[in-house]
Amino acid sequence: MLSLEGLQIVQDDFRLEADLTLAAGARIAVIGPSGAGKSTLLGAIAGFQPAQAGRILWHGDRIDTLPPGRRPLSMLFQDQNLFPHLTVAQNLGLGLDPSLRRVDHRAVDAVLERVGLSGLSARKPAQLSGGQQSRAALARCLLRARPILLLDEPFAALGPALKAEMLALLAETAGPALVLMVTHDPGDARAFADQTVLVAEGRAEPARPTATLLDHPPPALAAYLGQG
Ligand SMILES: Nc1ncnc2c1ncn2[C@@H]1O[C@H](COP(=O)(O)OP(=O)(O)OP(=O)(O)O)[C@@H](O)[C@H]1O
Repeated sequence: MLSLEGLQIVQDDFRLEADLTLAAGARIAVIGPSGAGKSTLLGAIAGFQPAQAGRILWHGDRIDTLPPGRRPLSMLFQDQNLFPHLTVAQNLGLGLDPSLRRVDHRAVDAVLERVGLSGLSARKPAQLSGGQQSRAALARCLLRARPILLLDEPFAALGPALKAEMLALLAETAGPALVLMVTHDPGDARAFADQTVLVAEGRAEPARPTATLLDHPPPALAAYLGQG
């Protein structure tokens, strides 16, 4: 269980509070107006964004005191963060061992097979299509097998068909991980997440059933969805 207890993040005149609990293995969408703090929330959980107050716990143990690399999570951004000068296999290996000395190549091949990239391990990212790059970036997260997966608009640059394919692949391959996915598309939230965290008006709200939230949006969400 991931618990955010009295979390407060302040950047200049921006302020975000979060008090919520998310179950291990849950699929959670994070939705809300532009600039509301969705990326900030993920950044705080990942440890890239300092919090001014509160605690973050995973199964009761504090993780907000750990550096980002020691937290039990992987994070995937929209720009995929693949290194252009490294092969697909090396990019994946970096997720396991930054020195690339102790990489289990069988595990790399197995995860590439799971995401449909068998045989492409020697290519550089530029030799992959956009969809294949997304698969490689997802594979790197899956290979790390951390229990929390944070995704910040991971597939926003893909067309609708590829995006649907990636969401399905994510749902299929994330296994027991708790997945938090920032999205601007309510359709993504409905398709992927049975629960949604609304970030609006300075607060990350406790997760609510996605269908209920989107069918009966509070004013801040209704305005953002164009239903205000
Ligand atoms: N380095 C920074 N210093 C000061 N304020 C910042 C900094 N980075 C972001 N902010 C502010 O923090 C607020 C939250 O930004 P954040 O990127 O988390 O929003 P978001 O909900 O993810 O937005 P979007 O949907 O547009 O990506 C915004 O008002 C933004 O201007």
